[in-house]
Amino acid sequence: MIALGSDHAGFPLKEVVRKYLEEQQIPFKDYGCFNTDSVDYPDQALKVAQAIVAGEADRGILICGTGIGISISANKVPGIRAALCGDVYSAKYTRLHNDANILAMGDRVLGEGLALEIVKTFLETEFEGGRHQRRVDKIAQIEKMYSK
Ligand SMILES: O=C(CO)[C@H](O)[C@H](O)[C@H](O)COP(=O)(O)O
Repeated sequence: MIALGSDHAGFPLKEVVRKYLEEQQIPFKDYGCFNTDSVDYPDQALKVAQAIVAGEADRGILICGTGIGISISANKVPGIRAALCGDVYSAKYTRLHNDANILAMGDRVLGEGLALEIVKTFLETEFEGGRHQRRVDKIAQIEKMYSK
């Protein structure tokens, strides 16, 4: 299950991604927003991040204008590894090496064709594990150092 979310700036690209997931018959839940009325990206990031840490979704896709604010916000939730990707290579390697569980993208940065290639790559690539698991575990240790 994919959790999908955006703010107002990311809404147009989210619609493109939503149609792609429907066409590919990839199960997803859309956490909004549902139009271009202004909303705050941390609220949208939190909905998708919570769905993942609660086990309701395996991975998430978050879109704002740049992808920056929404990825920063999602990464504040323990257990979330949100990767802002603007190219296919990064989308591939953030799955292979970082086991990223959220793909963040910028609607105002990417064209639709590239964005869908990034989505496809992110969803089709599995984590390599091995030495990368040790490093991902260290990310979780850092989270623990700063949690109450
Ligand atoms: O890119 C973003 C945050 O990093 C947001 O999507 C907004 O586009 C950005 O903050 C601008 O907000 P505005 O209200 O659309 O001017």
